[in-house]
Amino acid sequence: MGSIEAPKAENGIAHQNGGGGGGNRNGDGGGDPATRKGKSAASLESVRLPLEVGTRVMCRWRDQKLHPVKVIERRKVSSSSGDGEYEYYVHYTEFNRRLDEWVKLEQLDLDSVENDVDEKVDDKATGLKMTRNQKRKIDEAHVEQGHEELDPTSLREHEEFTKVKNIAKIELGRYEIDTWYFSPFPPEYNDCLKLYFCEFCLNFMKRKEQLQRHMRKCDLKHPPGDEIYRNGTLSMFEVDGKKNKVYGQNLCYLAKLFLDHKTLYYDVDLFLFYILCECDDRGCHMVGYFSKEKHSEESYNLACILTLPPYQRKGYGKFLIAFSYELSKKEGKVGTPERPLSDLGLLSYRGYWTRVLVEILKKKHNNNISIKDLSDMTAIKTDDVLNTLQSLDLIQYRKGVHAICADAKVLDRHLKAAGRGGLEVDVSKLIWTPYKEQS
Ligand SMILES: CC(=O)SCCNC(=O)CCNC(=O)[C@H](O)C(C)(C)COP(=O)(O)OP(=O)(O)OC[C@H]1O[C@@H](n2cnc3c(N)ncnc32)[C@H](O)[C@@H]1OP(=O)(O)O
Repeated sequence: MGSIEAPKAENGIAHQNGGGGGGNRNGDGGGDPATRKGKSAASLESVRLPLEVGTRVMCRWRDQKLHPVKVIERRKVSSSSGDGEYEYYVHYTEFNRRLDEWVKLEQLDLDSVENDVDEKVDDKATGLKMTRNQKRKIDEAHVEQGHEELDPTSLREHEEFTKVKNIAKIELGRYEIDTWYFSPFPPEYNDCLKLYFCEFCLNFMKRKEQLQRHMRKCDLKHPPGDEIYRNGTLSMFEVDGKKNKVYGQNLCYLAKLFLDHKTLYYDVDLFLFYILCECDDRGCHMVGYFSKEKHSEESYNLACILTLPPYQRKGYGKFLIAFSYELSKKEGKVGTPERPLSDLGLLSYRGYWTRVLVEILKKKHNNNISIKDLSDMTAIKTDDVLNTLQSLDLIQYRKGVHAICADAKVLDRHLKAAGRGGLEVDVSKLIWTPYKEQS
């Protein structure tokens, strides 16, 4: 079962510009194979085929509407006529990179191939006149969230190196999952469209028969670590990257398929991995995880977080976030997630922070509580407390100090907007002591 979310204008993940169309669907590949009259009669331009990398054009997406794309890569495919036809790897400029895909020529509206003319246009948001290219850069920067903390050079390098997804699908347990991003698997795996993972030890293989043979021999029925939490059918395992190096590395390869701007750490020794599982009589099946540095100078209490796509939007992400703060409370520290946050990471954290903080404020009717108090009670770093309350407009700056001010109705409104609470962490079921280096 594949799983990928559709863009939604209202949630900040992706925006549709309302255009949705423009020009006729006119990409049947007929006519002169090398050039094609595709522009409006007025422009009398011809479109050269194959399209160049970098071309901007409208593309028919799975919602059957046309959306603007940029051609990132092209490849020859064999066709019935024997002519080399091309497929194009496109980036939908209004959507996150996880929706990049290979498309056929007929999905592209050749009438919409753009000229290089950089005419002046009005930007409705700012009221400024700017060139089309300038406006596009601004629009794309707004849509591509999670990039803010990368400088332009790093961002370009990152995008060049990871521009085309190498593995299209994986099989893991009972799911077949469409991948989202490039992951730097060893080169010998780069020519396989699908990889087969053992859901327990996370070894990956190129062929189904290899996996079947492996499953007959693999002794593991849960992640290779200590079970530190069990509540009904939900379990959390702590895996030390130093003691289980191969598992840690396999997990990083797997996770990178769904995480864009995260460095893949080969040095897994420095990390603990917290694996969330749903358990039944066949074993403990991984649902998601987060990693955590054993020692963090920046008070990070979480490095990477992932809920596998078939399990997303069921409250597991908020469970993992809440769990990371429960560990921080046991350590007697405050924590914050490593940056940059992805678009979905940011949404999940914002929802969690809002819910936790507003619920406390609702109980403290006299509002006599400081940012520091809130941070101490929740283990949420003061910067994150302050930013969250500021974004909710609950902070006033008076005589050099921040004061929290909110009435019950406003708090109720924020709580409602923060979404569902997620699965509860029952702290009484957590059996854990903070990591200590063994000499
Ligand atoms: C520090 C870092 O690692 S940043 C990177 C974060 N990780 C990633 O981006 C990897 C890919 N994404 C994921 O694994 C997941 O989307 C996670 C971990 C971010 C969230 O996991 P989930 O299990 O889906 O979270 P959960 O069900 O608790 O929902 C979290 C909230 O985030 C928001 N959200 C999550 N996914 C979506 C989505 N596709 N569309 C809109 N809102 C969404 C919602 O507000 C949701 O709450 P709601 O369902 O009550 O409305």
